[in-house]
Amino acid sequence: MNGQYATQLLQQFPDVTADRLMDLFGAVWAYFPESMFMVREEVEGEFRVIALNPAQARIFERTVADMKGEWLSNLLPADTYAVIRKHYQQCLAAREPVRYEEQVDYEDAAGERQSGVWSTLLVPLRDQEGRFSILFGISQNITNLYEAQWALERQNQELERRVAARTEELEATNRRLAEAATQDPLTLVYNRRKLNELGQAEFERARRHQTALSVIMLDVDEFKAFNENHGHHFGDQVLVGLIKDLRSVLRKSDILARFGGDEFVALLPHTTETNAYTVAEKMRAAVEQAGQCSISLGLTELRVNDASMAVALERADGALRAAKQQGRNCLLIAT
Ligand SMILES: Nc1nc2c(ncn2[C@@H]2O[C@H](COP(=O)(O)OP(=O)(O)OP(=O)(O)O)[C@@H](O)[C@H]2O)c(=O)[nH]1
Repeated sequence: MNGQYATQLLQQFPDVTADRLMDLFGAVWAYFPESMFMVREEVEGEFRVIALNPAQARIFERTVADMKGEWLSNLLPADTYAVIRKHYQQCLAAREPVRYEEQVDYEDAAGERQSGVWSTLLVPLRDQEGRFSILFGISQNITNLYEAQWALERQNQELERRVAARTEELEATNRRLAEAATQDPLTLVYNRRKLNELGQAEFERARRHQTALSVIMLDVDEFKAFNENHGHHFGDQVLVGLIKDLRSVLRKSDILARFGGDEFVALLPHTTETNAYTVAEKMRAAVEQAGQCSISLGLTELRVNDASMAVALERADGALRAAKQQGRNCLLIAT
């Protein structure tokens, strides 16, 4: 015992004799439920067990007598011993108590490798020669604490994974809902509601920046006959094919929408009537070339006096009707 600690202990218990205190320490040593031990560094870096309490022996499923005097390297697997030894040497070098938590593996009586997490307090003590070579240690098994923490972490990770998956699902649903709210389900072009919204925005942009904006309205010629002669499904496929042909002509920045039935609208930002005419004619020719159906088209450019997009749309619709009257499969510019 280091005199310094004994003096402190006696001061704590002024009415108790040194003898009784030794008794008290003996009782603690024998009954304390956590491991207590003393080891000595006998060869540089090699520690021998010089004392251990019954709680420590129980962990190894051996007796105190059996373990006393044993080299630590014989009690612990090499990798565990390497870690523990480092703490021991650091404590002796520092000459002051240290605490650490470490996963410790050991072999039980049956030679089975066991594992646990231990919180250890080491106190360095001087030997007879006054050299710090002895360590007194108390180790508490905190494996359950760690396992609870690991379980909690695993639970949290699982929870986070589920939340992420659910969020992804919700986002996908939201995307589908947003698309459904703006898209025509058959042709996948914008629906009329979205056309109104985008049309208004383009109208305002064209006004503010005084740029051209053209409107093309088109309708499949005698579409009713497709349904009547080949069925509704065939009619649907004609519309899907038509959109493919129209898209092949339009730019990405152009807006294509279903106005209703077999009637579609293309808004061409930054495009004059003359240029839009070329585009519309290409649309008509592409559809004709595909050979499934033909289309009639009405075209107009946004005018200074147009109070809203609806006015331009109505004018394009008038031109479309006139194109129908002229015999279909043709294109007219609104007057
Ligand atoms: N298959 C199919 N038919 C549709 C759809 N929407 C509207 N129709 C049909 O399209 C036809 C539109 O006919 P109209 O535009 O009035 O006339 P049309 O036969 O095209 O003749 P014109 O326009 O005068 O050349 C109607 O018979 C509608 O029932 C659809 O989504 N799928």
